[in-house]
Amino acid sequence: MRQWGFIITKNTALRALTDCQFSEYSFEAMYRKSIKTRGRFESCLSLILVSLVFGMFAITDYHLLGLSREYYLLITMRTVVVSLCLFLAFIIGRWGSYSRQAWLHALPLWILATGIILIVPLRPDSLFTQVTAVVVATIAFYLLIPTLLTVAMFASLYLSIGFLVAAVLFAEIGPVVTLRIALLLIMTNVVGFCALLRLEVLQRKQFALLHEERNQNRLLLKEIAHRKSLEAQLRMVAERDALTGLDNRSHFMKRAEALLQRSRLEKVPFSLFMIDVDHFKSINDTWGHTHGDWVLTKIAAACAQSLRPTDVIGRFGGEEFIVALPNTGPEDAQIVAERLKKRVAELPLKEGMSELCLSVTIGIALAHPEEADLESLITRADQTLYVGKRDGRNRVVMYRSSC
Ligand SMILES: Nc1nc2c(ncn2[C@@H]2O[C@H](COP(=O)(O)OP(=O)(O)OP(=O)(O)O)[C@@H](O)[C@H]2O)c(=O)[nH]1
Repeated sequence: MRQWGFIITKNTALRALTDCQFSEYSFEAMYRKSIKTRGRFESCLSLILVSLVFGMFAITDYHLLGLSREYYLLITMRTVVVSLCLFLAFIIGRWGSYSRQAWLHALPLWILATGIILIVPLRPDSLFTQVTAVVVATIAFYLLIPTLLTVAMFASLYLSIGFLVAAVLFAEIGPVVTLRIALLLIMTNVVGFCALLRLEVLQRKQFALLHEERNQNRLLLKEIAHRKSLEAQLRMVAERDALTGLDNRSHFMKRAEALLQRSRLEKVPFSLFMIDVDHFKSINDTWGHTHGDWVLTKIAAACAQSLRPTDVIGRFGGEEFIVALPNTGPEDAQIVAERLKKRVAELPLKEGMSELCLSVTIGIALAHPEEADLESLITRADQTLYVGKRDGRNRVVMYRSSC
């Protein structure tokens, strides 16, 4: 097989074109599918056009032959050819696709070629007009009617050879004239073949490049999605506590700071809890660190679920949690803290931990009306927590200046 091979790009489109088609069948099928609708429409339209032109030549038949037997034969032949071509144009327009029905695209060309050849015995005197018609028809086969290169080539060769044979047999031309017509038809076929070959190669090259570009875009989108997910993971690592999934200390500080400033501007109350698990060391010592970790995650989840979406909770360190509650005055803060304490006490525990009485101590500090310093608020909540621990643990303590 002859190779019209060339390399387009390095990746997917790196395919050789064999006989002006992609050597990979699936890629060729994809290309043909992409031009299916346009190909059908153009084939249908050009076949209608070519058949009508072929039919119109009945006028010259009349001028040349009058109402003779040959004229009626020609009219009949033209009618048959035009009808068949129009019928096939309709079929191609509805169902014709290059990929599966190449023969369907070849058929009208062979019918037209037969029609043109049959004119010679019926109108041998007008041979030179017919030579021009054969040249034009050959070019039309290659360039006007969209079809595969091989289909156009075989139909054109059939037309040229058939016409030449008919001319020798019925127009009784001499060897010199035969040679001149043969050379003219060879030239026409070569020009038509090369032009269609170039067109097909260019179209496939364009398709391959487009395909490659689409692939690159798809890869790019995949890469963007991958990077976004990496970014989200990085953000997670930077902002979250690995054990409990709550905000880590530094991220909590950022968010709480913003909430405090906003509460100050809006002149609404702002509360802060410091929550510490009681006797956590003995939990670790009795059941081990794995159980201790499990208890911490359960407490974290229970606290997070008991808060409003506007509240912010973080792990402050070790077995200590911190909560910022915007728009929360002393009474509400007390209620929320008591609720948290109760939920922790009611947490279902692992098998073998039944004797554990889980409890937390919560220290509450309220921001002063103009307070902008989160650190001093945390210090006050911490001092209050210490008072709660000192007074026996498992309690909620509100900051008083006497603490
Ligand atoms: N399992 C586990 N233990 C932790 C973690 N972080 C800190 N701890 C332990 O928590 C314990 C805290 O002990 P302490 O500070 O003495 O406090 P406590 O035992 O809870 O006593 P009180 O707070 O006074 O009630 C220490 O033994 C730490 O090692 C953690 O992420 N996982």
